[in-house]
Amino acid sequence: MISAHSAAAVRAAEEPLLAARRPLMATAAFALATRVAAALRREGYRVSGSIVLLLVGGGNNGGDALFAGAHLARRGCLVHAALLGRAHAGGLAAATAAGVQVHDLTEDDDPAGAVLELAGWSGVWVDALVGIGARGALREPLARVVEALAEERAENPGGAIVVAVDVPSGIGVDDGTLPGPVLPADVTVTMGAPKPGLLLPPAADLAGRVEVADVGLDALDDAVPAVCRLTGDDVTALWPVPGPGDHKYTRGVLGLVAGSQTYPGAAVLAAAGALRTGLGMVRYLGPEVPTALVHQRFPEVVAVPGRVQAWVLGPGVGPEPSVRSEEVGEALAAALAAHRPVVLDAGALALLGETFTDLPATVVLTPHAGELAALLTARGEETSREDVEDAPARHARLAAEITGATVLLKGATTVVAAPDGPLYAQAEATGWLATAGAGDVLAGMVGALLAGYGDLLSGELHGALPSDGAGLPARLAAAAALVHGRAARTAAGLTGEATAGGAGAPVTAMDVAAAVPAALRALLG
Ligand SMILES: NC(=O)C1=CN([C@@H]2O[C@H](COP(=O)(O)OP(=O)(O)OC[C@H]3O[C@@H](n4cnc5c(N)ncnc54)[C@H](OP(=O)(O)O)[C@@H]3O)[C@@H](O)[C@H]2O)[C@@H](O)CC1
Ligand SMILES: Nc1ncnc2c1ncn2[C@@H]1O[C@H](COP(=O)(O)OP(=O)(O)O)[C@@H](O)[C@H]1O
Ligand SMILES: [K+]
Repeated sequence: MISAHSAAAVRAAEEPLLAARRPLMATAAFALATRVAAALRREGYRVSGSIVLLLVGGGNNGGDALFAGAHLARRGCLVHAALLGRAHAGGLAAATAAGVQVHDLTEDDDPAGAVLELAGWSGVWVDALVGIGARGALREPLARVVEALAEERAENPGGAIVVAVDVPSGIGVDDGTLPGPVLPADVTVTMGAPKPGLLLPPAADLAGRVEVADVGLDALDDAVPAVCRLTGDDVTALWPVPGPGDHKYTRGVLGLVAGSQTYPGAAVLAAAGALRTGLGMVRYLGPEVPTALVHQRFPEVVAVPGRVQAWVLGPGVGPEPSVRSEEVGEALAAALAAHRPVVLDAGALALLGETFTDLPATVVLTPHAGELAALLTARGEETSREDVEDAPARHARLAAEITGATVLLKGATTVVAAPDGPLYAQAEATGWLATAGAGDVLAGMVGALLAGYGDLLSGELHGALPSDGAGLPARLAAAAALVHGRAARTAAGLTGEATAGGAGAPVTAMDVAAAVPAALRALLG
């Protein structure tokens, strides 16, 4: 698991080490210099003779860069430091002594022009304007400097390598927002532990490759992270694999209320997602047309009511009031009364406006940005789709706090929030996944996982969940998002890893469901 810690948690972890006079900045700077050199070599350049531009702000973030610049100068780089704030005194002395050429632009009439000129002949730009000490959008003149460099980079994408120190300067370190201009990085060398904004959209998209420099912040090992990203190993450990003692009822039965005369296909897609994820049985409850369609594709689906361990309610059920949405409401009331975990998707989310106001965390909502905006607005928090897209983590958490439920907010990076505990941010998908019906498949997948853990999760409602089970619904939802994204990549002809290159090819929602077993085989062995 990749764990990100807030700026405050990192500072708290640093405090005792600084008090004990541990040379944190020296360690951070040495790691930074090493990573800059590695980035140069990866691009086929020699370290010695390369021209490096340090963009130095007035805090310790700039200090890191100045000390790193001294190391690089000693390794034969030609290092320029553009000072845009009152530079770290020790760093400046070390840099000057090592032969770094210092350009004090703090009183310059046109610092953006001066920086652009230096940038023009540099192979690496080290962005050390602000780190975890950033407050809000970059102020002038830093904002103008960053805008000019970002423009230059966009026009000349094969140009300089951009290495951000700790975080790309000016991102919302703790919430992943972009309050103002930010220079996109190729590599972010982050000190001690990743920061939330390096995992959360939209800021995470500007961080490039994130490399963690170990500065010995051991206290973070025991701290609850602010944001987690599950890796394949976490999913392997979580995924229910049947043993010899299992039968279909112990593996989990999922009740599915999905599809309508208008949107019958959603029932098939949600059933496909659930069945491919692996569970004992799907019970489908719906009208004639979707039932016939489901049976045509999946004869194993049982279309009579009976015992279930979890529910998926809402895919393909119109948001407008209808007979079908009444049925969804009744199913939800029954599921809650029986303490069963539930996924509420698409049309079922409209039920949460005035009724069902206080849900348990074993209810997982699966909105996209537009649906989340509508849900929050219905609950008196006037919100637009753009608001959600600008701050997905904040809005997912708000919805979880207001409803009590776990919220899985779909997008290129899928964010999962429970009312408390860490957020999850999964980014394994491909743009090909943005296709109609992919969300129905995901709802079925989340439901199947909840069904697999159904009896344990039902216990949570009675306060009987073992201590390691806290936050389990959020973790399971994140695991489903990871496998959904990897299945999309597999279906698109891309390899399992999100960092792999290649464009791949279009996929349909059914292709994604069909690729889930292959994605799981790669994880479960
Ligand atoms: N502690 C340590 O030993 C270690 C620290 N480490 C490193 O230190 C970094 C944290 O350093 P930090 O606390 O000095 O804050 P930092 O990120 O440099 O920002 C403060 C400066 O930015 C300015 N500024 C703020 N907001 C602004 C805005 N919107 N627009 C414009 N300017 C703005 C602010 O100016 P002010 O607002 O005070 O006028 C001040 O000058 C951390 O990210 C890591 O890289 C590592 O080396 C490990 C050891
Ligand atoms: N740009 C993107 N890159 C990768 N995945 C995306 C992107 N946009 C959306 N997705 C994913 O595609 C799926 C679309 O779901 P959704 O919008 O609910 O579709 P539908 O309602 O038609 O089923 C979600 O899992 C979402 O996370
Ligand atoms: K920075």
